[in-house]
Amino acid sequence: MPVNSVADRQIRRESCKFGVVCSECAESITGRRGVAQRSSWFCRLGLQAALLLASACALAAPVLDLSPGQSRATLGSVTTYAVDASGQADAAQMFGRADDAAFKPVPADNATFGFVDGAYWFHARVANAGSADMRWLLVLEYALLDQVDLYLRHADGRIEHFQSGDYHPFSQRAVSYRHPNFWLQMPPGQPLDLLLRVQSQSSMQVPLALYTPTAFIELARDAQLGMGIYYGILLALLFYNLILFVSLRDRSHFLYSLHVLGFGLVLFCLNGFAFEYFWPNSTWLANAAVPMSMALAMLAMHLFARDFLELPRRLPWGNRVLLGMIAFHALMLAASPWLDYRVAVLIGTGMVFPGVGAVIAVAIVVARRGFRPALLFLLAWAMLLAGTLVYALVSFGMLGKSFATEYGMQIGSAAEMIFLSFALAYRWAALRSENERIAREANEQLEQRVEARTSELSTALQQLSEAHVRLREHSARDGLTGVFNRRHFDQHFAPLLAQCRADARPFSLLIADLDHFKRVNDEHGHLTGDDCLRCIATSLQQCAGEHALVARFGGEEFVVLMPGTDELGARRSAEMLRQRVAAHRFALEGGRQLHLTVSIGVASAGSEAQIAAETLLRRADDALYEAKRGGRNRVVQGPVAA
Ligand SMILES: Nc1nc2c(ncn2[C@@H]2O[C@H](COP(=O)(O)OP(=O)(O)OP(=O)(O)O)[C@@H](O)[C@H]2O)c(=O)[nH]1
Repeated sequence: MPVNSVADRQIRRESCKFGVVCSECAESITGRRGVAQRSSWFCRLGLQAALLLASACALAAPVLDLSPGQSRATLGSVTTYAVDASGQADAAQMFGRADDAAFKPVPADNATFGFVDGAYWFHARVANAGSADMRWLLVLEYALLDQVDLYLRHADGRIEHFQSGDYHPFSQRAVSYRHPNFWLQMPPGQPLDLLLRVQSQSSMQVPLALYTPTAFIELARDAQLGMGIYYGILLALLFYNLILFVSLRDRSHFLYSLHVLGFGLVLFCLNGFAFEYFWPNSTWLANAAVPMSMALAMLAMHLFARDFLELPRRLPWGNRVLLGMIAFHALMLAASPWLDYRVAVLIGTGMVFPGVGAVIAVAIVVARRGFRPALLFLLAWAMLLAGTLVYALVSFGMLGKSFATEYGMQIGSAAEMIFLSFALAYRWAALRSENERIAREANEQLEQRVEARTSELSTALQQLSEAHVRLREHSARDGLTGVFNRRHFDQHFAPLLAQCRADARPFSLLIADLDHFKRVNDEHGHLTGDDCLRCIATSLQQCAGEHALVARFGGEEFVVLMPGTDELGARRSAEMLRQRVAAHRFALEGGRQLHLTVSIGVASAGSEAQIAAETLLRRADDALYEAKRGGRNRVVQGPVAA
């Protein structure tokens, strides 16, 4: 039958002009029966396969013509499918059903069915519209498919069988590529029937695409570059924040690194890289790693959000919500290897929405309460959500495919990670300046307190010193008269005399004793006697001058030290005192008056005199004794030491 190639990817219906089975086709088919049967399983098909092939000519089937100038094509528009719920059907049966037009077109040219049981069979017919042999690569652009069986029925009835999917070691793939793929060798002008059996615990997504070797190299190069940039950003952020964690000892950087690692691992699994690079021979891990990495990513995301937003301190109820999520995902991480793959993936996927919702909700509340780093945190999440939205819009055909839209999720998540890293740095800077402010305020308060304490202390010290001075003064004074006491006199007499000698100045000493004072006490009482003593002390100070030292020597006896005063000056002062006392009338009760006299002995030393203090004192005492003996109320000058 002639093949009319109109344009690239033009679909036409190939039908036999005789309507059912033409003898020409039947001959051509049966004549080549059993030429190349790769699988021993197929040896049993025998004649049945040839008969099925014959009927293919009779029935109408969409064909995708591949012209020489074409480099890539998608098969969605010519793909039909049938569900084999038991998974027991064989290729012969399904070729038969396809030829009987019992297969249905895939919905919206998109072979996506979600999580389903049993096996799905897909049929497509392609034809080489050129004049030379063509070699195309069939790629199933979804990485997580478990078992993929491809049956190729050539125009000559030959049937080949190939296998792929992550139930088979990665090395079995036609091309070492993250998506299952098969080589198609197509002679010119002949149709080729593709029958695919797919069974998978993952989502049933079978987008079929064809690439010439050159186109595939270009695709792989561009995709690898894009992915390399993306994972490069993630790796750089991961190590950068790990280094920050080690140097700063800030737990948030570690949790952020865990978040990046978990998220990156999920995408690495979903993109098929984990199977390709990490565990190419472990068909178990190829599946189990998906729910495990999802649980790890969610766990790390909640741990990081809880720590970054300081929920225990800022939002206790939000903290409890996230702790619940953390416990749940930790449990899922531990249980995933033993759970049914589909159950684990469905739970993990289902928890993404409440998990992300909870994180965004608490971040909004914390931001509204004035925690500024939460705004950057929210912005980062907005990036991821925007990327996811773009990805969804592309999936639903509402946005055209471009690099930016097709890799929206990757761009959004990379932007999220970068913004989160900024947010961490911002938070760190905010924390540091907050700490500095607290430290500065604490220092200021401390300084103020120290200043206040210092001032209190210096006031206390001053008061203490004043008290000490007062105490010393007090201890030097006579309690009754207020003049210096005997101890003070004893301490200062010799030093004052020595100082005068050193300065070559004269020195005089008076001893004054009230006459018949006993009588005063006896007649007028001790209180009157005390008043008299106080009065005499005051007069002594007035008469002796400001440089003199007046002290009570004992009883009714007073001494006056007069540094710098010679015998004339001393005698004048003594006389003045004597006269003042003699002239004074002490007023008594009842209008009576008391008359007192005083006897004074004077001793002096010249400016050059070498006389001991005791000698001078004795001379003054002798002079006083003489004054008493001479009749009292008089001044007697003792011998002057020259
Ligand atoms: N009121 C009062 N009397 C004192 C104080 N100290 C000593 N006297 C008295 O002074 C008197 C001294 O007496 P006497 O030593 O006998 O000397 P006098 O009576 O003054 O006689 P002459 O010195 O010889 O003139 C005693 O009666 C003491 O009690 C005092 O602080 N207050």
